Amino acid sequence: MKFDKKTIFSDLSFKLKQGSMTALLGPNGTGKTTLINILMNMLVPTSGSFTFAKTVRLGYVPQFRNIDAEYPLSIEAFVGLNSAIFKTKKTKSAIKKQLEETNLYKIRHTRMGEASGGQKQRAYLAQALLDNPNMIILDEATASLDPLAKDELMQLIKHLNEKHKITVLFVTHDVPLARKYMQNYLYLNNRQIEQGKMSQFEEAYE
Ligand SMILES: Nc1ncnc2c1ncn2[C@@H]1O[C@H](COP(=O)(O)OP(=O)(O)OP(=O)(O)O)[C@@H](O)[C@H]1O
Repeated sequence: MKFDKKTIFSDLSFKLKQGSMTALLGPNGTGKTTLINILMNMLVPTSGSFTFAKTVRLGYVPQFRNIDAEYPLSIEAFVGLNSAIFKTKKTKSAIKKQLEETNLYKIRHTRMGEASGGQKQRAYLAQALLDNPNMIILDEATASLDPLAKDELMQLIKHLNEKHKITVLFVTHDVPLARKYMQNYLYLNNRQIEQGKMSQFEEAYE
């Protein structure tokens, strides 16, 4: 990938297995978000290509921080934001299921602006899950959370992987957290990518 004449990365080659949990690690500015944007078809790479198996249904979970205190929608309305305005019974029950799954059902009427960071982040996750993905990409989803909220989110992601076989690609700077919850890593540095088992990840940038 190049921006003007600046090469962000080149000759990247990797495979993600169905049902795997992978941390995408790397120092600031090495192109993690750029790579995710390419995978999400939001950016066209300068050269090269990639494919997802035909069965892959991709979901994306952004960071919660762009929700400010004035944000008017309830958690429930936010989760259903991408579905039709007049909700069918089926959609309503799917929203309820995801609110329960993400431990938000009891506080579904809380305004998003008033929700905690962890709750907002889980609402983003519930919103992505509503489309029934079998792979999710999370972009620094734990970055602004306190340790408890981080663990709660990670437990949930682990559960989604174990129970629903959802493939996970998790962008993070938090190596200890990745060690605790992810099986594999992709490490983007010096324009190259390295892939391996999380338990064997050793890098100076920690
Ligand atoms: N649209 C763009 N035009 C020009 N340069 C860009 C564009 N998008 C990103 N870049 C540059 O590409 C490089 C990689 O940025 P990117 O945001 O992908 O890194 P990152 O690894 O996600 O960083 P961080 O960990 O800080 O989030 C940076 O030098 C950035 O300035």
